[in-house]
Amino acid sequence: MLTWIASQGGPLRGELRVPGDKSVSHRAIMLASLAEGVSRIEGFLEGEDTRATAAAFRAMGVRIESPSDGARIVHGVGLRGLSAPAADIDCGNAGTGMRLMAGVLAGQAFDSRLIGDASLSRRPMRRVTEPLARMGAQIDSEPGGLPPLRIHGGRVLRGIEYATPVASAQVKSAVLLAGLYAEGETVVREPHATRDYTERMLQAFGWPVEHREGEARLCGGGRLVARDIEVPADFSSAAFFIVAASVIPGSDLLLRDVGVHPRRTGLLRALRLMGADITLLDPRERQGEPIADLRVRHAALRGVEVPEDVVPDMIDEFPALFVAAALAEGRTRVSGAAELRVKESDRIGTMAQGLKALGARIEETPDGALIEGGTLDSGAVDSHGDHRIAMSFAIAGQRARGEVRIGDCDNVATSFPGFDALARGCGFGLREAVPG
Ligand SMILES: O=C(O)C1=C[C@@H](OP(=O)(O)O)[C@@H](O)[C@H](O)C1
Ligand SMILES: C=C(OP(=O)(O)O)C(=O)O
Repeated sequence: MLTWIASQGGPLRGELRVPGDKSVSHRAIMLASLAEGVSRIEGFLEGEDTRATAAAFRAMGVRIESPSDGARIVHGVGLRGLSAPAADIDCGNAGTGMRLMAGVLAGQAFDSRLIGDASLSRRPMRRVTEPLARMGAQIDSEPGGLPPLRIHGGRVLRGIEYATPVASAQVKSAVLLAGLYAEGETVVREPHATRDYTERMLQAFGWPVEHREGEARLCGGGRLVARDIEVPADFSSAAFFIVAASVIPGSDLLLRDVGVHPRRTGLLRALRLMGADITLLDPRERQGEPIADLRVRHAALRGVEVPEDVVPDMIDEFPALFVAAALAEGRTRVSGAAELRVKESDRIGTMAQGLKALGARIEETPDGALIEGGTLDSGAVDSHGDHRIAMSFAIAGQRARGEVRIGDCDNVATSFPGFDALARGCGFGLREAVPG
């Protein structure tokens, strides 16, 4: 098992580009596979999560070539062209992969079974199986609605109007993808608008989708037409460098080509409330996607009440924000974020445990935490197999008085292969512990 040792490095300097967006990469493989014709994907995330999705579609008969790092050529088979996989489909660590694929597979003529690793096997799936069942799908899960999911093929699906109880792009996307195979119209309404990559990518592949903040609708019975996709750099990966440069004195870092979709960039709002110095340079659009270069300079941060309405827009960024809060002046309150408890780990619990081990004052609440800013000591923490927890404690180590030993870091490769090298390259003190 990989252990990292993080300790104070220099100020963060220079410029870098983080790998491709995970959400966009999953969807690009799925829609290109279901499209008619050949699609080329550039900037594909070479992470374990998104590679698992590509492997799943290969196992269902889609030819996917990897001519070079970050490139995929997908020979789409059309909406009805997938074939039955010979074995279980392993989604690895990816909630996005499993939930979106459940929507696609609910509409197939064949049976399938979705499995995942230990972390994914603890994550709630009823949020997708329940609306899919209302559409006519038959999906068996383990007690508590947990994976594996056995999806029965050959069901006739009908469109539904569905109001999602949680603000979740994964739930919305699963229902919309099943809606491609359904009779009539499928409508999804959300309590708070979430990332709309599925809606916009469907449109880009030629499927009519009506959508606005908080609502999406489409009709079944169309076709997807191949197209090329350029994947922007992942804001959620950039987030670790944004927080790190903000908290490390003397830092001045440029992050290139970052996707700055407003439903992803809640962290910028929260950090700016805390006093961060972040500038969006050369904001532009690439294939309809807003991107920018981000210049981040160190600033003295102060504690804030994180507005609840920003929570869905920074749902994956809380572990990093907790570190910023632990190093800020004054108290930070996070609330309305109970969803964090059902991610790759219970991200409120694992962050509280780790920050306490470094001497921080943090109190958990059912839906968030109260974090008293101050200093961090050396200590040993565990990522609980959660990539975002591991990378967040790598930031903590840059300001700790001594070394922070982070256990169980292999999982970083699910979303951010090469994080450690990129981090060292711009000034992080970070190395692998010698086993034994
Ligand atoms: O749709 C997506 O690609 C994602 C949606 C979010 O999950 P929820 O929809 O469950 O909040 C996010 O946490 C995940 O990393 C990726
Ligand atoms: C929650 C995450 O991803 P997923 O749900 O796809 O496992 C994440 O990457 O932080």
